[in-house]
Amino acid sequence: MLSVRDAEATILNSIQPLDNQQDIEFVDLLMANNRILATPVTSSLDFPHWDNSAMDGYAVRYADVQQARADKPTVLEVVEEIPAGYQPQVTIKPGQAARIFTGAMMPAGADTVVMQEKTHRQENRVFVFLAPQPQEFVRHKGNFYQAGQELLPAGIPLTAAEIAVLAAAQREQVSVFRRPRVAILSSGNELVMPEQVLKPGQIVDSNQYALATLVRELGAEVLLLGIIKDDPTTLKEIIDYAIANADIVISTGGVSVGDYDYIDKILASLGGKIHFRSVQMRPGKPLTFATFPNSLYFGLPGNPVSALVTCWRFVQPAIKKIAGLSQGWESTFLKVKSQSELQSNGKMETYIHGKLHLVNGVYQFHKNQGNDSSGNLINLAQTNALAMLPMGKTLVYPGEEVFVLQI
Ligand SMILES: Nc1nc2c(c(=O)[nH]1)N[C@H]1C(S)=C(S)[C@@H](COP(=O)(O)OP(=O)(O)OC[C@H]3O[C@@H](n4cnc5c(N)ncnc54)[C@H](O)[C@@H]3O)O[C@H]1N2
Ligand code: MOO
Ligand SMILES: [Mg+2]
Repeated sequence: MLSVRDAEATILNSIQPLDNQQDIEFVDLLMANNRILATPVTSSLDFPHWDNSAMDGYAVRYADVQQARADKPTVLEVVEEIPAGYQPQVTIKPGQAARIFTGAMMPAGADTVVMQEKTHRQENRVFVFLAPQPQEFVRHKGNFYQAGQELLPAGIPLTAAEIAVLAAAQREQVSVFRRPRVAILSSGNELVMPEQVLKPGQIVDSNQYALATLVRELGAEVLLLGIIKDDPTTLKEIIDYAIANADIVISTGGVSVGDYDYIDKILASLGGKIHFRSVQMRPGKPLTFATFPNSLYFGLPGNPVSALVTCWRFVQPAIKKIAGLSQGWESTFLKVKSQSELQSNGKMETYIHGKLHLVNGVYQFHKNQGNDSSGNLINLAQTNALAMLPMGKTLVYPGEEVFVLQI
C-alpha cells in the first residue's frame, strides 16, 4: 500500500496544468477576483509616472533651504500653486517655491519638498524653519516600477492588491486560466436526493453537496452528474461521459472490496491507468487514482468523512495545480499545540478532524467532540483543520505539538 506522501507525489506528478495558450479567457478586472493570471503583465508606464510630492507643503530648491533653522528661517517667494492633477507651468528659480499637495507633480527647478508643518505662510512668502534632507518627500518617476519590466508574473491568484496593480496599469481585461472542470458523481443504490422521503435503507447523498461546495470554493467549475446506481453498465456510461467532459472526475463510493464496488473495474475497462487503489491513511484507505489522456480520476471512498478528508488531502492540491497556479498547490501543515488527546492505531497516517482556535495570537487544535467514525458526517461540521498523526504515532498528549492541515 502506498504512503500518503507517495500517493500525493504520484498525483501531483501526473498533472498537466492548463495550457497558457489554449486554456485561457479574458475577464473584466472586477470579475477577475481569485482567478489565476495566465500571461505575465508588463506596463508601458513608469510608476510613479512623474516626480511628485509625498506631502502637502512647498516644492523648493534644496540649495536654498539647506541652512534653514527655527531661529533663522529661510524666506522664499511662492510663485505657483500645484494641486494634484495639475501640470506645473512655472520653473522654480533660486529664492522661489511652489505650494504643492500630496501626489501633485513636482515643478521644474525644484528638487525637494518641505512639509507644511515646518513652514509659515505670509501672503506670497513662505518661511522655512527646518532644513530638509536633499530630495526629501519627492517620489521619483520610475522609482517603484520601470516601464517594460514584468509587473505581475503568470500563475498567481488575483486578489485585491494585484487587481489594483492591473487597474493602475490601465488593464480593463486580464487573461486568466479558464476554470478547471470537475465532474462529480455519487454511486450507490442506497442514495437519494434530499427532497425524497427516505425508505428503509436509504440515505441522502450528502457527498455530492460536500464535494461540489469544496470544488467551487477552489475556483473550479462543477459538472454535477448526480446519483448513479450500482449498475456497471450505467456507471460505465456515465464515467465515460465524465472523463470526456472534465479535467478531473470525482466519484464517491464503490471503491472498496464489496460485491457492489465496481469503480476500479470500470476504470480499467475504459482504458484508464490505475496508479493506486489504496493509501496508508485513515480515514481514506480505499482510494483509487487513475489517469486518462485528458483527465484525472479520483475514486474517493463513500463514507462521508473519508470522502471529504481525501478530497482535502489529495484533490484540493490537484485542482490548484491543474488550475495554473505556479506554486503553492501542495498541502501545507502548521505545527501547533493540540489541546485534545489524539489517538491512532499507528498503522496508518491518521487524520483527525477538529478546529484551530487562536488563543493570545497562538493557534491551538481541538478535536471535534462527537463520535469520529468515518460514517459520522454530523461530527464534521465546523471543522477547519485536520491533525495528522504519522504512521507509528499512537498518542498525542494534550499540550503536545502536532502537525495540522489547515483546510
Ligand atoms: N471488507 C472490507 N470492507 C470495507 C473496507 C475494507 O477494507 N474491507 N474498507 C472500509 C472503508 S475504510 C471504507 S471508507 C469504505 C469505502 O467504501 P466504498 O468506497 O466502497 O463506499 P460504499 O461501500 O459505496 O459506501 C460506504 C459508506 O458510505 C456511504 N455513502 C456512500 N456514498 C455516499 C454519499 N454519496 N453520501 C453519503 N454517504 C454515502 C454508504 O452508504 C456506506 O455507508 O468501505 C469499508 N468497508
Ligand atoms: O478509511 Mo474508511 O475511509 O476509514 O472509513
Ligand atoms: Mg463499498
